[in-house]
Amino acid sequence: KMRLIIGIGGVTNGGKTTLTNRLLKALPNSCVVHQDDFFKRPDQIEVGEDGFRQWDVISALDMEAMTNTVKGWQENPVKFARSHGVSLSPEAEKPDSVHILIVEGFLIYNYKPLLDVYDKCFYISIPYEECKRRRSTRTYTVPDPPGLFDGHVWPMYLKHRKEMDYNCDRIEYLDGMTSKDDIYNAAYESIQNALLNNL
Ligand SMILES: Nc1ncnc2c1ncn2[C@@H]1O[C@H](COP(=O)(O)OP(=O)(O)O)[C@@H](O)[C@H]1O
Ligand SMILES: O=C(O)c1ccc[n+]([C@@H]2O[C@H](COP(=O)([O-])O)[C@@H](O)[C@H]2O)c1
Repeated sequence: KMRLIIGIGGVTNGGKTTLTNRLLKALPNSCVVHQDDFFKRPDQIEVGEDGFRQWDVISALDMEAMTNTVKGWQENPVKFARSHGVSLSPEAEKPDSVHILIVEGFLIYNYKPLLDVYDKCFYISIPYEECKRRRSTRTYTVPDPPGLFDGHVWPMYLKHRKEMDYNCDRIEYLDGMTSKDDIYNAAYESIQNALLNNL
């Protein structure tokens, strides 16, 4: 079986989920792992010297559980799809069928054990002003307290982005300020090329 793991990383509200959902619709036998699903409970999140709960750090996430979920897909993508309610194409169980996993999240390139699993590494970024604007319209399971964006979210983004640029040299950057269609088309074309080169 041909298997492809696609990373969709990027800044908060950059458009990762939007792109991921479009790719899932377009790519047969594709499953997804959302990093957001691995946030620890609020009472397990450390409070920093700045008074903010430190959500935007790797230790706020159960990365072991996330890694095991990705491993589960690698071991048996058909079983993974079934247990996650993903309908498969009639060819899915043939030996030469293609299976795709999308791993989506804001810190997917800041955890060493996962870095090697990605066949493709996309990264969506948007500038500060737009990020702050989009974030202010969003409500998470725990709503942002006043000042969180400037006091925690953006500084942590800058720090992790530097770390990522240092640790990973295979990133394909997508401009989150372009249209949803443009972003999708750029990613889709790159994925098709990867599939062609592997088959
Ligand atoms: N290319 C785009 N142009 C304008 N707005 C976008 C674009 N992509 C996503 N958005 C909007 O930005 C917000 C965050 O998008 P989302 O996909 O949830 O981001 P993420 O998963 O990276 O946090 C949503 O309101 C979404 O509709
Ligand atoms: O999903 C949650 O439970 C949750 C709880 C608190 C905060 N978050 C925020 O989720 C952000 C990452 O998700 P996203 O979709 O914006 O990339 C990150 O910036 C966190 O501050 C998310």
